[in-house]
Amino acid sequence: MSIFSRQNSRGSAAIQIQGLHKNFGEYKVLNNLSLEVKRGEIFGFLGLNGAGKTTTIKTLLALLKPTSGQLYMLGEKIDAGNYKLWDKVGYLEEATFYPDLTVSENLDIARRMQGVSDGESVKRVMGKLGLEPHKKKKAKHLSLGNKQRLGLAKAMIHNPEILILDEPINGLDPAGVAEIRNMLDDLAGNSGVTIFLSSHLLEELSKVATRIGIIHKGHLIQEMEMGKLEQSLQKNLVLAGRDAKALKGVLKEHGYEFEETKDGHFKLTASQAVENPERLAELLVKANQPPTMLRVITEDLEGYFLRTIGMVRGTN
Ligand SMILES: Nc1ncnc2c1ncn2[C@@H]1O[C@H](COP(=O)(O)OP(=O)(O)OP(=O)(O)O)[C@@H](O)[C@H]1O
Repeated sequence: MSIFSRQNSRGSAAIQIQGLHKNFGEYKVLNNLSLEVKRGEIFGFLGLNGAGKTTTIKTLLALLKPTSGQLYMLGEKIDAGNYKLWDKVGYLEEATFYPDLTVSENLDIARRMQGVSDGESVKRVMGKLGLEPHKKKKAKHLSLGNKQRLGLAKAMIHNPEILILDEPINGLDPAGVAEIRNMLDDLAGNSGVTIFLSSHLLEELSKVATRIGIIHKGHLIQEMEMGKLEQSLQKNLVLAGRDAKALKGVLKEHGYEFEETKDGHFKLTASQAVENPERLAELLVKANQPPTMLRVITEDLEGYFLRTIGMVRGTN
């Protein structure tokens, strides 16, 4: 399919999962999982270790048979006998390679295994991933980031329409993450490639994905456009004073609900407090209880993720 026709089909579904269940014996790993990814989207699949991300991906790739449910990629039903899809899908699980062969030798093997006759594809993919300067290096001598790039290059050697990446940014430094982001943006934005990537870190996914889906205990519990994430983060007003008992009295008197934190601070979540911290400060000063500390704190992304799945940081 040409790039032009790929872009024309943007907006239609590239991946559809409907009511997917997967049991391993008695153990239910996927529980009525449904999701849809549009063509040209960069979809971040977020979940704790063991949430069921890899099982979902392997079922999508027909490497595992679903217990029940339907899966489609590019409108075609996934089943064990459908090998046609392999031409259109690239998959990176772990960056594996022949350690004693060079970067270009590794890619040439990947090219032949995918049945790509165009020898230029190795050069093209090396250029795209910044591997050109390392082409003569043995794979075992690459840095972690470049090993990851080599894995991605292998997954992309046949110019797939869908790229499925299981934890692709694990272990990359911020510059490496930024590079991968630019590359994925380019692939999705300019070539209409659909990207499905998994991670257990929202912070990392937020840097690359255009939409996220949160999987917990085998169930999709939330989907969100990345642009809406910021406004979903919870804000708290945290304050402290010299006389905790008196301060508490002032808060109660004026109808502010609060929680006392372990370190003796007061945490207020109501918008009345969070959006007008100056009013509360004024009130405390007037009551002769000036705060020694008063701050509005926005939860971080991992805090948001843990709250969404009903967990508190540091617990299991
Ligand atoms: N072949 C199998 N037989 C039995 N249990 C399995 C099998 N494969 C996976 N599991 C279990 O299913 C659960 C989900 O595993 P999965 O690998 O899909 O999680 P994940 O979200 O990808 O986690 P991680 O981030 O650790 O890779 C885990 O508890 C795992 O132990």
